[in-house]
Amino acid sequence: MNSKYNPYDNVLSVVANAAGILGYSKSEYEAINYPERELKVAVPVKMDDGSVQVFEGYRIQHSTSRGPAKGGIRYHQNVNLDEVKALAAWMTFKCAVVNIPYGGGKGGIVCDPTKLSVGELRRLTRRFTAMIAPIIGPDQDIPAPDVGTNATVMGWIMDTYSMLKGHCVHGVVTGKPIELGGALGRGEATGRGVMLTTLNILKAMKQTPSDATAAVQGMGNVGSVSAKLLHQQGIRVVAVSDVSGGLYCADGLDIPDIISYLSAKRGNTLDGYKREGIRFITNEELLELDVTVLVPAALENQINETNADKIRAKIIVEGANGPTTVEADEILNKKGIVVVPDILANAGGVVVSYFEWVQNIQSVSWSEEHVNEQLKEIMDRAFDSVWDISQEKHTSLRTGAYLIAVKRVVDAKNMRGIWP
Ligand SMILES: NC(=O)C1=CN([C@@H]2O[C@H](COP(=O)(O)OP(=O)(O)OC[C@H]3O[C@@H](n4cnc5c(N)ncnc54)[C@H](O)[C@@H]3O)[C@@H](O)[C@H]2O)C=CC1
Ligand SMILES: O=C(O)CCC(=O)C(=O)O
Repeated sequence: MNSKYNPYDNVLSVVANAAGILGYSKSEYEAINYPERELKVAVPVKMDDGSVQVFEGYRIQHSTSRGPAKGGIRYHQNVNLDEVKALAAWMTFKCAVVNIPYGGGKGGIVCDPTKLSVGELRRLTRRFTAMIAPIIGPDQDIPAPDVGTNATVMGWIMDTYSMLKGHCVHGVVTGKPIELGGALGRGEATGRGVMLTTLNILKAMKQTPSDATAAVQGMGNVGSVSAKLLHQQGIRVVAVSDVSGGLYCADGLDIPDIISYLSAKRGNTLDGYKREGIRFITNEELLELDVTVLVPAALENQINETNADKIRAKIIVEGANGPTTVEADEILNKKGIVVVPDILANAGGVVVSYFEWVQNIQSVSWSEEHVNEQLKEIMDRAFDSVWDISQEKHTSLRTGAYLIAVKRVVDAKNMRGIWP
């Protein structure tokens, strides 16, 4: 994270803007400016060399007004309280905009998972799970993967929680391995949602996928699947990047080949990929390419007041959470660049997590085809509602999404009578 920007201030500013348009007085929405519960833990781990290292971890529940808290767990060296608070709040508004019965939560551990052995990661995850166990559970708060975590980590969480309870609790976490009750389709769900959203925005703007080009920042879970599925839809993906830098080819990159390279390479990074006609570019250059669609799918604050003016994409589909700062958003709006906000564009992951939880608590299993059909239905409906309100109120898509989400969260809070 770029430490110059506080992502939680970003959340507060966007919420205040939507609440103002909705005509709420400060006291009517004040409560949603504060996370309901913040848990900070110090996690001691026996390292492979016999020493003990203590890691700082968080689980934050921003809101449970519309249902249990829901959201991922991040392992990254830059994790901090304000980042996790922002990520938790974005989950609240994301679940509200796609209208699934959850509030929002998020967790994180300050660590660099690429520098830990599998054994260290497993011990860290198990101890962290035990320390947050009092506040998680299928009816309370359901974690899932985020940056630096994956299905294997979710499996360890499920096992640790189940051992503490004395019975198998599949529904405590989503994004698990299929063998442990994971949903078919969850692994690709966020990228699939990004692809569906991209098709929706192109259609709304009367553009054809085969005439469109795309650049994707981040080649992890979200970025790589987004790139793969956009490529499959006939969109020319001209650039991709990750923490090691980027690749560019004006004629379009061979995305399946890049993904095979990444999965075979130790550390899963793009550096060292050499093919004819491909040029290496920096992450900064990627963001400033003249493409139809830019998909930032790495970390927060990538598009900020220092580079917003140089962005040449016509459309930004936010695969990452919080990739655009408030200042940059204003600049992009003035330039006429259409931004499909994170809480809508990357909601595919949590939607399929919801399907996983539903299957777990009912002990049923759905086919991947059914999962993908239901996902499309929810993503299309959410897109249409955001598009329509933005057209009606003459706002950006981000403001439109927050008008829907903030109203749903505030209404739920009021109906429950949490405040007078
Ligand atoms: N995994 C999920 O289901 C969901 C993830 N997200 C969001 O999507 C974003 C990416 O998450 P994942 O793909 O899960 O993480 P990941 O850990 O699988 O991948 C992260 C990617 O970003 C790259 N990266 C890291 N720092 C970078 C930098 N400074 N510049 C360029 N690339 C950089 C990494 O090399 C890697 O390719 C995050 O903002 C996350 O919160 C949002 C919804 C769901
Ligand atoms: O699948 C989930 O529950 C949440 C995924 C997530 O952390 C996110 O959407 O940012």
